[in-house]
Amino acid sequence: MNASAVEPLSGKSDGIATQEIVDEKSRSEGASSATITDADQDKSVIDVQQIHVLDDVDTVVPNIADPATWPLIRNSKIIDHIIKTAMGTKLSDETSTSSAAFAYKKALHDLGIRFTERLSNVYYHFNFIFSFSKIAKEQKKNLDIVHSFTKSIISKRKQYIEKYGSNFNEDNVGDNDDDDVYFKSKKKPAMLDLLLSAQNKGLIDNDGIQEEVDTFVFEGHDTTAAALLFSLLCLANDKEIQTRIFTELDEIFGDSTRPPTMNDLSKMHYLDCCILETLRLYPPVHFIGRKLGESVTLSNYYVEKGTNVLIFIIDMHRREDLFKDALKYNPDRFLPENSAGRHPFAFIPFSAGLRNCIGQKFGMMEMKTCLSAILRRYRLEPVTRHEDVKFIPDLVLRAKPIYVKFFKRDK
Ligand code: HEM
Repeated sequence: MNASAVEPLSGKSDGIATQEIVDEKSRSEGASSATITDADQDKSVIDVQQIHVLDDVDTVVPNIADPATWPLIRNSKIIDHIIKTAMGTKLSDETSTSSAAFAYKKALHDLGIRFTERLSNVYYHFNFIFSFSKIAKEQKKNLDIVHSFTKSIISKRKQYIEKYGSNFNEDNVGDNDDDDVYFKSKKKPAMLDLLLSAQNKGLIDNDGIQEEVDTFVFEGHDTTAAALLFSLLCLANDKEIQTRIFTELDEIFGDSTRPPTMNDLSKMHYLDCCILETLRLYPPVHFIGRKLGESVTLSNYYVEKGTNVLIFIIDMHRREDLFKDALKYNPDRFLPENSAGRHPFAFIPFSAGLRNCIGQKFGMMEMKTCLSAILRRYRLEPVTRHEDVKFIPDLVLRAKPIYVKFFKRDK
């Protein structure tokens, strides 16, 4: 693990406007390993899973004939967002396939796959038997990679604070939606600063901080990246819906290529509906588990206190009795007039109750930022259709390659 893979941010956050041009020619796992067959005939086709998020769509004009120049949507970019904003730390070599972020991503991916393998083998539910398995060895190796990545984030931020002091002070805490504060003053403390400050007061120990950082970095990137991927699929497959988004974005930005402000994001009402509808059909966290704190009766079943139950969000979101024409992608469902009367727990992509998603608002902002950046410049056309999507068992919803065509928009 290369500890120098992460660098503290010098209080400067480029926040939601973070997009950079990267020539992926030599280092993209995507372009070089994309298994494009039929679709390969048309070089504007991009496998949106091989791409990650969002190298500068402003200026990148990919040479359509050369896949190596396609604008890659880098998943590690999404990690970069969460590490910058929540941890106040910057990945210095996040675009390299040999980077710590890449190793982290791969380890997480393997952990997810192995976890579902363990889940589906009843013998492996017993820790003792599992501990002798090959999967257990791999799990340990991957957990070490994941932990050393997040450890290095924490230690870099500590070093930075020792050297330059913290951005943290009580006055900076709290909600402040003012764009100026977010973009210009750079005074907002990172979440990690709050944790480190709590540690100084004896409120949390090292392990506690490590757990929080692990959860945030994991929950804060893979979910959003999956949601973006499926959003591109849904939008590519619906020309009319794209046109409505174009109208909304053009009203907000006109011909300007400026980055979005918080205020702009709050005006993207229809894009909001489109993202919610994607999260309904393709919830990145497609199931959650709970241990029952008390006995309950579910339909005709009596379930004992202490039982572990799984809630399959994806199945619930596709129930015809809850959503008419459930398999149809229809963002209008989420217009206020159509949402009235819906059961509060019929739609739970961010879970519900005490342990629901703490990063929901951040995630929605991030997705609107990325999707609006794409759709201000590109029109999408489908290659993969909804009915072609083949899911892969994992903790986060994943699928076999999904291809989308990108065309420069003429306004
Ligand atoms: C599309 C994006 C996202 C989706 C669909 C999503 C979904 C979820 C879900 C379903 C849970 C609850 C898991 C459970 O009940 O067992 C959860 C928890 C959590 N999420 Fe998200 N999430 C997203 C983005 C984010 C982001 C961007 C962050 C960080 C900024 C984040 C941080 C967390 C954390 C820390 C938890 C654990 C909360 C707790 O256990 O108390 N999530 N997320």
